[in-house]
Amino acid sequence: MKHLVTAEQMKHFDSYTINTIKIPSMVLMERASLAVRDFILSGNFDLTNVIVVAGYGNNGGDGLCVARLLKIAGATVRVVSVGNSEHESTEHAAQRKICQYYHIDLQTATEALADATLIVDAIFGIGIDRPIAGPQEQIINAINAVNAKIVAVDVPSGINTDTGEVMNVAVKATATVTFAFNKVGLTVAAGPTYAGQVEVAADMGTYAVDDN
Ligand SMILES: NC(=O)C1=CN([C@@H]2O[C@H](COP(=O)(O)OP(=O)(O)OC[C@H]3O[C@@H](n4cnc5c(N)ncnc54)[C@H](O)[C@@H]3O)[C@@H](O)[C@H]2O)[C@@H](O)CC1
Ligand SMILES: [K+]
Repeated sequence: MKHLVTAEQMKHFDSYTINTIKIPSMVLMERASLAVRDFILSGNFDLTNVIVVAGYGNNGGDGLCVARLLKIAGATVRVVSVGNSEHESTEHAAQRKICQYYHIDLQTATEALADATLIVDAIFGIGIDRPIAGPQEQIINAINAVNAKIVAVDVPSGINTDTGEVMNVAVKATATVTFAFNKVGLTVAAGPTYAGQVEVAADMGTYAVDDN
């Protein structure tokens, strides 16, 4: 299926899958993260020092899940958290607790970025709704300054899901693994340049296009 969707349409599909089909949100998150893991493990990436940069929403929750899956696969993984922890999503909180079990620390210091061999960008996904400023702006500039490959989770953080515009700053990814359907914003304006190679993880098995 070759649908291009907006953020609103994707949220609708997620909501339909979770609330009507009754597939739990954490199951969707695990499947999305497995797709990112598989893309990374099958690609030409150096896994000796992976840094996952994660926000506190569900894109960040995906990031924590990817961190766990890569660690289980044998990679050395650290997580750098950015944003306001008071706005943590339910799924992020669950992933954070799972990370504790797997001895994956969530740090806020950004120095680790300098030595990264691969950066996984999980700051913002389709939930971005305003220009980026403050700590997220700083860390995105720091990510773009590192000489490492970058895999973006769902959407490069800072790219508008609908228009492809840069919301002040954006992560310039080597590749983007986007979930269920490609996003309009990855195909227009600055989107393609910032997304790099776009991998649509379409075979999620959990999404459905309803008739609404
Ligand atoms: N169950 C689900 O809903 C699923 C969600 N998934 C992931 O979840 C992502 C969407 O998650 P969320 O809706 O939590 O949103 P995000 O994680 O993209 O963003 C988190 C929150 O940040 C805030 N925000 C937006 N722009 C900001 C800015 N410029 N500065 C500071 N804060 C800002 C918003 O309140 C937003 O909800 C998807 O892109 C995908 O990666 C996947 O795990 C698949 C399943
Ligand atoms: K992202």
